[in-house]
Amino acid sequence: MSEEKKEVLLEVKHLKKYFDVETNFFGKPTAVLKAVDDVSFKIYKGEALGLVGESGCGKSTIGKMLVDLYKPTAGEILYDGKDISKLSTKERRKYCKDIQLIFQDPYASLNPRMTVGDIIGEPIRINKLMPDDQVEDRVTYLMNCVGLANHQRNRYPHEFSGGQRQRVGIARALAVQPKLIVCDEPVSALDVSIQAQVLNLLDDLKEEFGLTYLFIAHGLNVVKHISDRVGVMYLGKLMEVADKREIYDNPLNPYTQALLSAIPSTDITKKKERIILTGDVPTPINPPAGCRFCSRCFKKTEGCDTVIPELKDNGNGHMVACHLYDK
Ligand SMILES: Nc1ncnc2c1ncn2[C@@H]1O[C@H](COP(=O)(O)OP(=O)(O)OP(=O)(O)O)[C@@H](O)[C@H]1O
Repeated sequence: MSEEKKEVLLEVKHLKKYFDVETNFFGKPTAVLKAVDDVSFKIYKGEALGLVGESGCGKSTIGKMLVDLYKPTAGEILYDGKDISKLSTKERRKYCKDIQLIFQDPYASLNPRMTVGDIIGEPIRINKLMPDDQVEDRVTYLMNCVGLANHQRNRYPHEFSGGQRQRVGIARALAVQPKLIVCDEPVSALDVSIQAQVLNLLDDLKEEFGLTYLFIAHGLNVVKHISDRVGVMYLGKLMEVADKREIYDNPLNPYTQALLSAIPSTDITKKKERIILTGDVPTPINPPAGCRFCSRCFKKTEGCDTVIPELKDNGNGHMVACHLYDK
């Protein structure tokens, strides 16, 4: 599908989230943590956009702004073309129903005093999506969709395994018939063997319910199967966004190249060179000038440590922020 034919569901423009982490006696900020710093991207209807990057680079903060848990410091989030900060109360209610979040820790996100049947049915009742006497049947249907048996509905979250709890969280998100689901590291707390099952389930549900995903993860290996496009973040900034095949076969940004080199290969005939990044990730509190990755970059070029590179289209919608591709 060409870029023009794809329908934009959600667009983020110059999004920023700064936290005042230190204030002086007069309440004036003396240290600002730039968790998300001027990030722009689009999410198209029916796609899964993977968002990856090291811990603390701002992935979850973006997710939280999308589901309205954090107010942006600056920038816009456009849903169906409308700025969400300007929605009426009725429109906001619809937005909050349309955009759901699946959490990293399936245990902490489920009320331990409620049965899973009630946990899944509650958002249907609160949003008055159907008459009360039909809710039980809908819960049965949703439990079935995520691979849980109906007889488990009267059990409590602690009676389930991690993978099953994540299935409950997924059913709860599906209960309100969302359009977009922000999956915030939904498998990182699970055993490797269970991770694949949950990823496959999410993939199947995407097709079945016509869902769109923003899929947040640490590493490129987790999002490889599920994503249509991938965005790579470093220290609050997007470094590269492209179709999955472009990212994995033709990574442009040295940071993406380093992340890819860290994925173990199953092909013993191919010798893979591991790129070891030197130095620590700089602090997002008053971060360094320039491209931010420059202090660790093995292809550092002129202007890297003074000028912030813009995210530019390098052809075919392959966006990259790097001085190596400045034209
Ligand atoms: N409420 C907050 N107050 C102050 N700082 C915050 C707050 N929330 C997040 N941060 C900081 O913002 C930065 C980005 O955090 P965020 O959780 O978005 O990163 P992440 O990429 O999702 O990391 P992880 O993969 O470890 O979850 C971090 O330095 C974090 O400490």
